[in-house]
Amino acid sequence: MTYASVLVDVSVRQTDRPFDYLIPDRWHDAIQPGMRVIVPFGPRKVQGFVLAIKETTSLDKVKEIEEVLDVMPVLTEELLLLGSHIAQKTLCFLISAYQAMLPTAIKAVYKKHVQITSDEVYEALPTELAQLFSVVKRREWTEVESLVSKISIVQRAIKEGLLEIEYEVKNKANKKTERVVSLLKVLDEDLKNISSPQQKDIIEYLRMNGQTSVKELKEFLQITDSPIKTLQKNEFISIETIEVYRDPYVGSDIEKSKPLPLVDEQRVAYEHIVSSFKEREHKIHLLHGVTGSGKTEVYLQTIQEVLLKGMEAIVLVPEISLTPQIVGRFKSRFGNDVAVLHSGLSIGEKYDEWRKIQRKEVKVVVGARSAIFAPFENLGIIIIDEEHETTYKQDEHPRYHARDIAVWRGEYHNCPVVLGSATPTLETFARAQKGVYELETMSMRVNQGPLPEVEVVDMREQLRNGNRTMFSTLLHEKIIDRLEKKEQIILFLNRRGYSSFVMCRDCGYTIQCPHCEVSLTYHKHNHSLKCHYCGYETYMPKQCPSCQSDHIRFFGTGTQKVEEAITQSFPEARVIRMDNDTTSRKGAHEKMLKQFGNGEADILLGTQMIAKGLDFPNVTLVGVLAADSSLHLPDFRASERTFSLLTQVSGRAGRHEKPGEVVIQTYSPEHYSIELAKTQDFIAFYEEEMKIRRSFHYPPFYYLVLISISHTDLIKVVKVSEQITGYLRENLSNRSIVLGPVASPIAKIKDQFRYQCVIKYKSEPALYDVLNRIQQFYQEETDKGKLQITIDFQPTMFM
Ligand SMILES: Nc1ncnc2c1ncn2[C@@H]1O[C@H](COP(=O)(O)OP(=O)(O)OP(=O)(O)O)[C@@H](O)[C@H]1O
Ligand SMILES: [Zn+2]
Ligand SMILES: [Zn+2]
Repeated sequence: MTYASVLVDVSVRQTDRPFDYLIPDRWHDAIQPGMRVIVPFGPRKVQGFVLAIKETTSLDKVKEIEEVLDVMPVLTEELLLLGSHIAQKTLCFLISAYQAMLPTAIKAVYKKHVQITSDEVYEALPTELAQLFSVVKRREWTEVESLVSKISIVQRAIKEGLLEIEYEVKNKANKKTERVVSLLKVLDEDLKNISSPQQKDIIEYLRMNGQTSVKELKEFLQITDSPIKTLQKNEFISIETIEVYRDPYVGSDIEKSKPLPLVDEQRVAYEHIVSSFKEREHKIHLLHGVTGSGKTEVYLQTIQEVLLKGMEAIVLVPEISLTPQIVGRFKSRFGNDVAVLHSGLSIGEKYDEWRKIQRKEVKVVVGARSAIFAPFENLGIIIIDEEHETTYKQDEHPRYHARDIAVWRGEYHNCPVVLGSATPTLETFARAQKGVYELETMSMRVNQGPLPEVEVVDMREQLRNGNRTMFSTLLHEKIIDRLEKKEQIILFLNRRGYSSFVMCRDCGYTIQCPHCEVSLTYHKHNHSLKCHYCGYETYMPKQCPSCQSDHIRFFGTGTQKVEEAITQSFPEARVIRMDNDTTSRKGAHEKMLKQFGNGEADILLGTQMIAKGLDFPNVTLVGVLAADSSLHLPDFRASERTFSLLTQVSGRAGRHEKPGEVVIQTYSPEHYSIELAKTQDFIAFYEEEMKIRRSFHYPPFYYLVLISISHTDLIKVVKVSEQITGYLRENLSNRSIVLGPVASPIAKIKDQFRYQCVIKYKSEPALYDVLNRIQQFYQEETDKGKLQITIDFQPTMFM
């Protein structure tokens, strides 16, 4: 008898361990770790992952595996190991870790077919299979399963390449339009109040996959229209009809590109990385290169080496659908060896890409965060571009950081990891300075050109001089100049997080919520100020509370208003506006960038989404309209993010022959993150910021853990938070600092009160033990779902 230990797909702590099941005779030898099965669990039948095969069990009564979902494992041995590492390090359920590694589509049950790969292999098939496929070349899996004597025979034939499995993924590409569902803001707390499991499934699904067509939702979740309608009525989702685009890269013939002769700094970095690869050393290289220094070319050529040795590469880029230019560069170098994984693809398309990796049809994957789980088995390099991006951290269960996963996998495969950025995180740069990471510096632009000239304009002064428009005199002049010369302009509106906040134009004072320490948002219709997070509301003051000036205005103008202002000031300019509104359609980004690249517009106006990765030769002027708005975030990383953002945007100018200029407009010109952005001097910024981090005990000097507690009963929340902090203080070493409990910045959301505490530590051997005990202590209550305790290691947000 053989048994399989199966991890069932039920997310409560009690079941988060494997249970033994009997393997039916026919599946003997065929079931392997990493396959999914259906097993009876209590009164239900649930999905589960096979973790191990064993000859004995300590149980008296063992139930039998009911159904096997995969013919070949979907999780490799490595990924199975990695899953338990993630569960341990982020304190999540093991099952959630495994689920995070797989494309959603795989959870749907597809019809599978088995077919012979070609007529030539026919001779090589074992008799039993030869008979089965002699006339019919392609059969349904269920049929094959019932006809063969042993499943392992089929498996072997698949491994030898004689047979192949084909999944029937329906293709919806021919349709012209479809109705799509988008998730509006739904908080964990809202989920608690939704009792219908179908509605919960829908939300969960949209969270994982982004915008999805109604049809796909219904198909994959096996639901009717009714739960979708209810969610729409309650404003948790929105439904709209959109045009359907296929994979934007299909059909658009991409020209093949050749490796460029590297410049000196590129060559040095390249040689270091390639040598770690050849020596099979797990080194972490920080490629610190100014914007336009040719980091991407270094990635491309190191990957080339890896491919020559028959090995594989993972490249992570932030929010890939936003930088089609980058994808294009990989596709044109490596052609069909590249799979692309990003949120802009439909569920079916994502699945197709994932299958290419699984079947070893591609050698390179370029993708967003979750591409770090690409099931390659022969990895030669992992590259994380723009390593400072916060989107590499998943802010939901399991709260992993792609950088940590990359390091783990690099160690497993004995291969180098490359972190690239013009503005690395302080954590990363500090490690490089200490020699934990190898530092590769590229301080020069490839074109030998200087970094763009940056000028900072004090907007308070503009006002004093009577200029009330959005454009300073300097920026205005330069825009006119470029329009005359037929050169292009990028205008960047920094508005991370806030649509419109109120600020005094004389002294720079901003009005904040007394409870949350975030800027209040101006609401035009009733002339009020409101807190986004806690709902606090007040009147818009007539005078600045700080300096009594009348020039207190709502600020952070939307892109639409800027567009109007451009039309007024520069009537002849052709403008492309890129923001969440204009780019929500699939394929819209690509289209707009292409138009701009073709010179069909003079000005590209946009938000964060145009800050990165763009490379247009004719852009010689970049204007930043509200440089300070990201400084007002309640986060110790606000300065770092502002500096990094300004550096990235500035880097879009003058990347080729023509020199570039940047104008930064701000109300806080004296702030060091803005002052240093002028020279794009990362090292100076790093040193300045490190002083602050040191004196306030922030990373990289300390590690952080954020524990959030929520419940509908305030007294309960306070009590549990106090218990937890008390327990932490008693059981952690006295070198660790425990802050709180305090109400979270978002103190209460939809009747759920929220409290939080923070642990700052340098080295704390007891940490995991203590946190585990806390989780176990409240397990019964948290399993019921009323009390929520989330533990976030190295958090990127403190809301
Ligand atoms: N060795 C080289 N010779 C000639 N041109 C090069 C070379 N390396 C890169 N380039 C070109 O220089 C430009 C900038 O390079 P690239 O985009 O790789 O820089 P980057 O450091 O990744 O930029 P950023 O971080 O600002 O997006 C690109 O147009 C690229 O094709
Ligand atoms: Zn508030
Ligand atoms: Zn004032």
